[in-house]
Amino acid sequence: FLYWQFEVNRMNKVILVTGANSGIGLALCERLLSVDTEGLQLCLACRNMRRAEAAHSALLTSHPKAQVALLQVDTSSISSVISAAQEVKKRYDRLDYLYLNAGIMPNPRFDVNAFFKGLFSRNVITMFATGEGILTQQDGVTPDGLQEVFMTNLFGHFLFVRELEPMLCRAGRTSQLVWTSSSNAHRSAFSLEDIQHKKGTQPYSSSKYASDLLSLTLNTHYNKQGLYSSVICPGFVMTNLTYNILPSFPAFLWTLFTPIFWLIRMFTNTFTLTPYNGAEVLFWLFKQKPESLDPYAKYHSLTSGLGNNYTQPRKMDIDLETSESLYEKLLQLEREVRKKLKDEQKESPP
Ligand SMILES: NC(=O)C1=CN([C@@H]2O[C@H](COP(=O)(O)OP(=O)(O)OC[C@H]3O[C@@H](n4cnc5c(N)ncnc54)[C@H](OP(=O)(O)O)[C@@H]3O)[C@@H](O)[C@H]2O)C=CC1
Ligand SMILES: CC(C)CCC[C@@H](C)[C@H]1CC[C@H]2C3=C(CC[C@]12C)[C@@]1(C)CCC(=O)[C@@H](C)[C@@H]1CC3
Repeated sequence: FLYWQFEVNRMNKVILVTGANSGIGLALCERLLSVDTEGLQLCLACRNMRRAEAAHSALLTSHPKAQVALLQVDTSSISSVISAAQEVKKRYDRLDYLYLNAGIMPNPRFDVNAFFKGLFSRNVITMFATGEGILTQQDGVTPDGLQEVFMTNLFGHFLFVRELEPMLCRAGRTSQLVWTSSSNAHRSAFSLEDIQHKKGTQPYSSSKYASDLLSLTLNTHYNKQGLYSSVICPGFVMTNLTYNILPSFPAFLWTLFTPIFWLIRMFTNTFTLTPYNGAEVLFWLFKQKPESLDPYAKYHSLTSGLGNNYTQPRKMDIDLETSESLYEKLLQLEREVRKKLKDEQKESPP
């Protein structure tokens, strides 16, 4: 029996989700377990372990036979990402899906004037679909000396992928990376001269645009080794991230706006609103053959006016040359941070 159990575990697909303790990440886990309770090994990679344990027990309450494990990772910390990856290598002998979902939008500033101007302009639908022109953020610097949004949303995940490369690139098997990007990702917010977005006021948009570029270049470098990457947008979803946009509005006030949001949904299907709907595309990608996906497309979760969920690919405003240049810069930064880490370890060995 033990041998059989061991064989089953070895065969079961391993799915790791970052930022799985709440919102869209947690909804994805719930949806995956609803279709296959015993055949998957889920790993919830979370920063806040108290919330992670609550998520873990919620999942096990609805799916008592599920195999759900927790992993501590703070994607804004280089050492945390590296030790988390080492732990993954110790625990599993395969990694089939890596959902790079953790993300932040710190200290958002909602421009009320721009919002009301936008309401009466012809760009109103775009404004509601992308949040473009009405949101800025104030970024911070991590103890490693990197920009916080860049590190959390992009570079921490990049290092994680690089560390897990041997597990993800296996002969005769495919693995999938899925980046939770956003329709807020915009070329104008990103600069190759300032990939961390030290100077601007739209670090969120910049980091998400960078993930769109990075996904493309990862496909060109890794497809031959069986690793595929895609980017998604979950639509506008009411989660902790969005509640934080209007901090003076408690969560219940947002829910009072739900009828208005349903009305807006008649005009833009990007108002998915619930984490369950937002996770639609993440769940859909799980069922696709990675070879059939378009590396230039962002896959969107959409909800129709009548409340039906579906997935749609939309071409991204990206080009291979810029994505290759970003990749080179990320590799260079990776070399620098690894060297710094080594030097620090030499100075004070563990
Ligand atoms: N909500 C929306 O409308 C949209 C969201 N997105 C993206 O969806 C993703 C999920 O966000 P959403 O579910 O909305 O919001 P939540 O705030 O509910 O989820 C964010 C998750 O990321 C985790 N996280 C944040 N910082 C770190 C870190 N340093 N290390 C590890 N985990 C971290 C949070 O964990 P912790 O509990 O530790 O804070 C949490 O689990 C994000 O990437 C976001 O940008 C994209 C488009 C629209
Ligand atoms: C309370 C009011 C009646 C209306 C609130 C308006 C705005 C706060 C929202 C309208 C469109 C929203 C939106 C986002 C945040 C909140 C809004 C600006 C995002 C920028 C959140 C993060 C993302 O990644 C985008 C895809 C969202 C796009 C829409």
